Amino acid sequence: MPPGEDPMSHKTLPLTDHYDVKRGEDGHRYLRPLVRGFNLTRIPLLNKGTAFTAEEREAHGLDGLLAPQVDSLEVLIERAYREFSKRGAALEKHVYLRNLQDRNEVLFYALLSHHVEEMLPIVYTPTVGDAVKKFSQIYRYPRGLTLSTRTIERAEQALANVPLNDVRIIVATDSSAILGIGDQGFGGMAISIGKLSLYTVAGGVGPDKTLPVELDVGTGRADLREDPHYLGVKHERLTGEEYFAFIDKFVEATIQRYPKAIIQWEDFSKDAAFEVLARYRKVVPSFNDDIQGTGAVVLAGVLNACRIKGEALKDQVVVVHGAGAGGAGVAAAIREGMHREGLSPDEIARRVFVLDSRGLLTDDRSMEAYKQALATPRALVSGWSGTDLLGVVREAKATVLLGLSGVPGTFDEDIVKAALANTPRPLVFPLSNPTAHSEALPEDILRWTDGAAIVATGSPFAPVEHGGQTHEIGQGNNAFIFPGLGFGAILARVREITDEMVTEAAYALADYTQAHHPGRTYPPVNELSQASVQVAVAVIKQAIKDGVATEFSVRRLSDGELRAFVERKFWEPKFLPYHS
Ligand SMILES: NC(=O)c1ccc[n+]([C@@H]2O[C@H](COP(=O)([O-])OP(=O)(O)OC[C@H]3O[C@@H](n4cnc5c(N)ncnc54)[C@H](O)[C@@H]3O)[C@@H](O)[C@H]2O)c1
Ligand SMILES: O=C(O)C[C@H](O)C(=O)O
Ligand SMILES: [Mn+2]
Repeated sequence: MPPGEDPMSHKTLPLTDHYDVKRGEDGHRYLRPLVRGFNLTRIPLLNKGTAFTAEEREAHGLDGLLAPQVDSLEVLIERAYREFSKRGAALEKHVYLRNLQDRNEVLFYALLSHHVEEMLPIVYTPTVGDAVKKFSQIYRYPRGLTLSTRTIERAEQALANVPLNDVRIIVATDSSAILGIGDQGFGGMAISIGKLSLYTVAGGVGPDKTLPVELDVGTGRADLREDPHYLGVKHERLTGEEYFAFIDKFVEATIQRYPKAIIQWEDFSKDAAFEVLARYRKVVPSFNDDIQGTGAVVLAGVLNACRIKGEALKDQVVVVHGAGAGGAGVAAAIREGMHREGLSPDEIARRVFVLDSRGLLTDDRSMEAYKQALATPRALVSGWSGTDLLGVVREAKATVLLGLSGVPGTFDEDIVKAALANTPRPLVFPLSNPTAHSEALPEDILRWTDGAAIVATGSPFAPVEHGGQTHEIGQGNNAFIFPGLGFGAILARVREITDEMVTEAAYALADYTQAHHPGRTYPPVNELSQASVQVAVAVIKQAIKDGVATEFSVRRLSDGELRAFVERKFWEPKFLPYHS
């Protein structure tokens, strides 16, 4: 039977429609291509460019098609880096890298892993925000799966058309709340692609096991619908039953085609995020990155900052500004952290305050269901002078400010100085992305507090010099959680991703940072993959404890063996030799 013909007999299918990976008698892994000649140069996961060896060129119909020189991967990396460096604007660099990814995927990942610190802000936040906005203009080749109202009725066929046969991780967005830039229609595909690049470079998942998905249910943006160059479907967003019928079809078809896959829900607006997570998390192993990944990464950073201050989390008074997917996830994670340090629900209520665009969430206000659990009892604030941000920081004696509002500049001088009045070293984390949406600039925060604040941001910022000291700015971005969380979940073949697995990911990240960079809130981003390995190990251990790990072999492993197992499974960007 030709490859890909029988969707039911999963094990008999090759890894992709274009190649399989086999282990030779010598124990090494080989690529077994299923296409020949020119086609080999057109499939990004197969193409080696001028690194095809003389033997491969002869055996696979490439003689006469390639430049005579046979290069090593290292030379290709140098050449690509030189080209990358010639590009000026960040978006141009992004387009260069995306084109490289669509031309030669191993080279793309090899280049990226050599230059993580420089290139992460290009393939991911903040530049990915521009790529989302301009997606219709920079669109070149298809990548991943697009389901729209035009194709959703044929979702199974659409999935059958994807040339990958063993997808393990899917990042799916409906583009309703991309970063802090809102509804972006079809453009949100760029986020799914960017997140999955991190899964490979930082989370060890082979690119042939990743699938970006755009769920194009329409857009609420009239300007996009009226733009002749906009590539998405041009109607209002589906809502209510129609919306969920669409997502149901996606989930059902995905489970059929990829029974081993995990879904990461990304950038769903608060109006759908909580419901989507609750509806599917027991149907397909899945998590919401903005709620859960963000909660975990912020908990980890706050725990580390407390250690730096020589205090405990339970001593802090935390204000979460923004009550969407991110803010709600962060508030829940901080509460869980305080609970673990022994505080009662009543004590926690006096220490965690959440605000949305109308001010403090109090239990006498009418609000969305998910916000009710985060609301402060009205009686607790009855004597307060105000319940806007400044009022809450002053009256609650806030020591920690966490910004997840998407509104730039909301942590102004008055607010930050009000926090400084409550504690010698306030934690000020403007976490909104991309850069232009940050609640404050690190240099301003450090100036206003004369270097006393402990600062971390969602987007990358350069170190700040203040008072003869260099302050590294930790990047409190869920990129430190989701690759390890997903990788661990894949390796343990989990039935479900539990809240405890996510919380353990947070503590693992905090421990990693504490062990390797005791003075920092987060590790430097060039250690993303090492941190992710530690996160993955903790996630697998918790999955076993929770009884959701179906991969039997991991249950027998000691901590050291588990770590070695995770490291062994970590995909590395190398050209595998071809085998006929
Ligand atoms: N650093 C990270 O890892 C990370 C992760 C997730 C989200 N975020 C950032 O958080 C921001 C919000 O994202 P989301 O996914 O929660 O979006 P969302 O659409 O679910 O929620 C946005 C929320 O912001 C709040 N808000 C809006 N205007 C406000 C105002 N003037 N004052 C106070 N609150 C206001 C509202 O409560 C709203 O619910 C974005 O900028 C996003 O980039 C950062
Ligand atoms: O994408 C990011 O950089 C983090 C986060 O998921 C966000 O939505 O801002
Ligand atoms: Mn997000």
